[in-house]
Amino acid sequence: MEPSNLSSFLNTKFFETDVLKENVEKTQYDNVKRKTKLYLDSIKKKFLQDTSSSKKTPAINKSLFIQKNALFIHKKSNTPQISRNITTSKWSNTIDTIIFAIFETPNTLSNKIGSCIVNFNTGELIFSEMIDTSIFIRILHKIQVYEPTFIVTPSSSSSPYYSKLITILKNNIPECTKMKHIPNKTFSSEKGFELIKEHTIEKEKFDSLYEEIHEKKYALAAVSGAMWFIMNNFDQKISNSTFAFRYFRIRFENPEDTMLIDSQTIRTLELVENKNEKTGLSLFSFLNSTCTPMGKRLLRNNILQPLTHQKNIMLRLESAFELAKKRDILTDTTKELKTFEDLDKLFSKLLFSNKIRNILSSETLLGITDLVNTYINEDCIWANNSYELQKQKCYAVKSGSNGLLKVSREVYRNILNEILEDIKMLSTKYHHNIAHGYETKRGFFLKIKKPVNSKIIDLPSIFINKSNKKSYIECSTINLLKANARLHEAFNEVLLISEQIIDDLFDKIKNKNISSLFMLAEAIAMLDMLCCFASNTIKYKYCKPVFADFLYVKKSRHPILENHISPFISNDILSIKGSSNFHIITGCNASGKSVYLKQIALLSIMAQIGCLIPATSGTLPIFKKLHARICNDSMEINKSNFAFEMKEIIYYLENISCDSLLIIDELCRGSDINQGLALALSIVEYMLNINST
Ligand SMILES: Nc1ncnc2c1ncn2[C@@H]1O[C@H](COP(=O)(O)OP(=O)(O)OP(=O)(O)O)[C@@H](O)[C@H]1O
Repeated sequence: MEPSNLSSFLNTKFFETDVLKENVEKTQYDNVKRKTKLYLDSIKKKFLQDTSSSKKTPAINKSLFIQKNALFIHKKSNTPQISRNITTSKWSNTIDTIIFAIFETPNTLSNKIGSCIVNFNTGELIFSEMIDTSIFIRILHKIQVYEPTFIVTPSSSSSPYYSKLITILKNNIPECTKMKHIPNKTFSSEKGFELIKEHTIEKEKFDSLYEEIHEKKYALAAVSGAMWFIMNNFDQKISNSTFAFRYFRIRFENPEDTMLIDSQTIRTLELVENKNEKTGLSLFSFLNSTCTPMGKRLLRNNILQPLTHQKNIMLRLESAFELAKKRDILTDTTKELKTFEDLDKLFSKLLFSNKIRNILSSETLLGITDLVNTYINEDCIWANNSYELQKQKCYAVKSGSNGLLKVSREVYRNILNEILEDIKMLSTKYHHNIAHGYETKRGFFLKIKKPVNSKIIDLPSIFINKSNKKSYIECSTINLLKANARLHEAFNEVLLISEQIIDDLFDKIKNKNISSLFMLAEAIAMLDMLCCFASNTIKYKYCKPVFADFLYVKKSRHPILENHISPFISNDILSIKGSSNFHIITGCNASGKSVYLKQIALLSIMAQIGCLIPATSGTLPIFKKLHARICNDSMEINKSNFAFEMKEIIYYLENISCDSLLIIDELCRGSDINQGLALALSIVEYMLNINST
């Protein structure tokens, strides 16, 4: 779990409570109960024994998020989005696990699939139902978007032999994703329905959700499979944490609501990852100027699944456009998003979205803010340096009437002063320039500067544990080691008491309507993404597109390359259904054909995520599917063979519809010129009949 991630933070304490008692059979319940007891016992034991401060930090990390008027938001840069590590902490009771349950009936002809993603990072449960393509492109796309740690399928998919879906999955998922097959009977739509009803955090919205989901038997079956897997997971590390969850942010994802981009296209267009260099630019890394992990995640998910509802896209576009026009608001908003010190001030300035404003002024949130302010010191901030961080952790919680906390802090302060005095004394006594450093594990250590032009320095025997660095020697003394141990103990004592106070705070917050906190997290993520779009608009001079049933973009540029090539030549793009929805682009080598093709796809994605586009004006259709086969690497031509290309084309032809955008670079290039031309013509004819773009 990333501590800076608001969503992760919120779910940790609030979701834990009793297990899914009513909905599991007796044996399962006993099993879970036994594990809970074991876990709590181990926590208690560890709690008393553990003197390692590094293991105790998460609690106070959380407390540090709770800043004056900032609720629980906290900044941390470059947070990896989805960590695959399985980590537990006694405070979080959660892990970075993403479970992806898939329900299929392999013996039937239809490729109907139900899926359920349970994301313990964010407390989300997202389920969906779809008719997939013959090579299960939709499900692979979902796997790419959510990057699960476990894929759970019914045993009938793997026995007596692997179904087509499982075979495709096995060849396409990363090694770190584990596949698990669980009994068929655990995939029950009735059970899935009950589980959703029980575990939704937004009970009041269940009736409206009912209409949408009650007939989605495959999706509901996947929900029940996922929950069964969570409750019956015998991997101690995982079960320790996950079963403690009780509520989720439940969402039914309709595949129709997002554009389908196949995984090959995601790679080809370098949407989230650069093909050549891991750290190279992708559309995501180029556009990303978000300040929060929630905003960053939202942006990535949106690039992989752009919207298809015009109204929603327009709302975003208008908001980003409005923000870009009101630069002072944008600057202030971004500044606030970065520091998270005064959310009230921040959101009172936002006039463009009533919804966000309503969420943020909700009385529940104000109540929670008051609570937080009662417990947490207002000037407590995050620190990157470990010594500063320890100090912040030490003084994060308001001591109030807790005499014990005051005393422990006094002890801590005294030892700290003693250490600093001691170092000063050593400096004077031994006539050396002695500075000090601090590391969480080591505590304080000495840094003795080497004389200029000398690599050797003769130190008295009082200095131990010497380690030679470039310009100084790191060492310690027996006294310092002892003082470090005492300081460590005193610090742990402060933490222990602070944690109890924070527990109390959590209990009080738990009684409030916590779904508001999730709405807050989502609102901030959206705000962050819109600010990111607005800053890009200003920085790169983007324009707001409109939507119609034809494509006409004036002076369009490639969003990334225009910043690397000077001068970049802009191009107009025109495509009208029935007359010019099919284009053949020819030109000499290196004339920019591939770049132009990519540009069309990238602009469509940008427009459909609500981001303004690099052009002077733009009208675009809303595409529901995007397939691109771009060859921008000469090596690729040699590697690929005709059969492979044809397989891809067959897939495209099977899947395109009138609202698809299809981009093919060098069609039939692997074949002889006459045969290639004949094939290309028939492919083109087929596409024209379908009326795709
Ligand atoms: N609109 C543009 N303005 C300026 N430079 C461009 C533009 N488009 C492409 N280029 C430059 O031209 C180079 C070649 O572009 P691209 O690979 O798209 O050409 P191509 O026509 O597809 O080539 P080939 O026929 O060899 O596949 C790019 O690397 C880029 O540096």
